[in-house]
Amino acid sequence: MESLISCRTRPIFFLFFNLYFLSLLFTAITAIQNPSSSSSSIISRFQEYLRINTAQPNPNYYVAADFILSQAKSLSLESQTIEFVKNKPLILIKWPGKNPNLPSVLLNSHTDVVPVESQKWIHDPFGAHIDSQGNIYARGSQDMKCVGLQYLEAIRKLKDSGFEPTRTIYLSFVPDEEIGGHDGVEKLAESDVYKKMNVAFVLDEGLASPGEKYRAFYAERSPMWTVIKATGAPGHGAKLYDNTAMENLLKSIEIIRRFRASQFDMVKAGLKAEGEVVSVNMVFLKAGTQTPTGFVMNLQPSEAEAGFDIRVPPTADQEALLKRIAEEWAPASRNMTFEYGQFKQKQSVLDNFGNPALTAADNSNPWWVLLEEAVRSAGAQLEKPEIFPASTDCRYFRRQGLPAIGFSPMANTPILLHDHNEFLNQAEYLKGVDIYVSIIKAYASYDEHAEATKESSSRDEL
Ligand SMILES: CSCC[C@H](NC(C)=O)C(=O)O
Ligand SMILES: [Zn+2]
Ligand SMILES: [Zn+2]
Repeated sequence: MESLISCRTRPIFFLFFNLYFLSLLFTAITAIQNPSSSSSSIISRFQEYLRINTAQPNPNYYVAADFILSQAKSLSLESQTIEFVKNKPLILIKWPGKNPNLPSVLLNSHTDVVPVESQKWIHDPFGAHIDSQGNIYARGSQDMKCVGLQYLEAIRKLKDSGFEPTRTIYLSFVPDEEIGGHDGVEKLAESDVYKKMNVAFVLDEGLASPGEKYRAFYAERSPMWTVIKATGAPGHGAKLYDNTAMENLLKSIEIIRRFRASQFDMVKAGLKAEGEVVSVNMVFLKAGTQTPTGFVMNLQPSEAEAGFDIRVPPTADQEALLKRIAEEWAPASRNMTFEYGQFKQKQSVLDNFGNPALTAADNSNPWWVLLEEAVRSAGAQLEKPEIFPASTDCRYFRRQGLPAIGFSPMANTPILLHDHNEFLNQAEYLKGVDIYVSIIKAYASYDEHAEATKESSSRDEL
């Protein structure tokens, strides 16, 4: 010890040692006084939420609702359960601000998760197992039960510290995001309840970031789930002839693959970000004549179809894409037809058309500035804002003309939403809670009228 610490550095060493010791003591005292705020309790509650199987198509919504309501109760927050659609509860939680005239901020999260192939996971997808590295394995650990509960944990910490919001903060826990949000946020955003909430800004889900910085999303691509169908002449499996359904479909698939490659090449070359190109992925192929003993091998079928998950950035020429589908990907001249799943009508396909699909992510938007500052003051940083490559409930709020940002504080984390072995490290989860403490504090304290008065009086002084 003597040789490691010189006489000059010894006082500094002991100062740091004492400070470290005091901080440990403080943490221990806080945990004893309020055990519910300890890291292990925060992680246990996350595990509890993850263990509720809310996978589509049969989510245990009521079990999740009971859990969320119990959390709200433990925080003495006002809550209500709304069923815009029977058996699809939406939980609305309110943390009232001291100034009810100020518009509120809404923190949204969905309670459903996508289905799993359990046998392909290394841990039970609804077990919330924590491995030796602290990774918590569960469906929903990234998408997006983490965010929903982090909001609540951040409020717990703020309340424990005695903080009181100036502006009202709402939390919504909504059903059915993974299947389009029609019976969830879409109904909420059109409701009277929502109008009365007087929301000025929405935070919703983002994506994990493999790097150090968090990602934030100011817009998203529109889903255009398209099925193309080919018909053709049936015939003997040994015969070579033109205009079979399979041949017609394959020609389209080749054309679509070329288009896909042209878009992907721009991303690979670093010319465009993932959210700035049109993505097209074939997600199913259906053809052949089936009997109870299997497919018939010596018969060329008269019908064949393929499904594509297409995502269109708000900046893309959507009319041109629709024309391309009709004229090149599924032309009537090649006995092809097409249909849009998810969004049946043409107008809905273009749901970003004419709507404020992009939220300003610059100094013109105080909510963006507050987010950046809050993340920075919590010791972290944001990447350049991006277009979300998939879809979120944000689109329903943006459609109402509201600014909405997608943000899930998960840095140093592989992107595993909808993948096998989805996990989130517990240290990252805890860090995310502190990030929300900073964000919620900033949003709940922001008073644009007071800011304007401050500005005008400082101008007067000049
Ligand atoms: C179109 S509704 C489905 C929503 C889902 N959201 C995410 C984030 O995966 C998706 O983009 O597929
Ligand atoms: Zn999600
Ligand atoms: Zn999802």
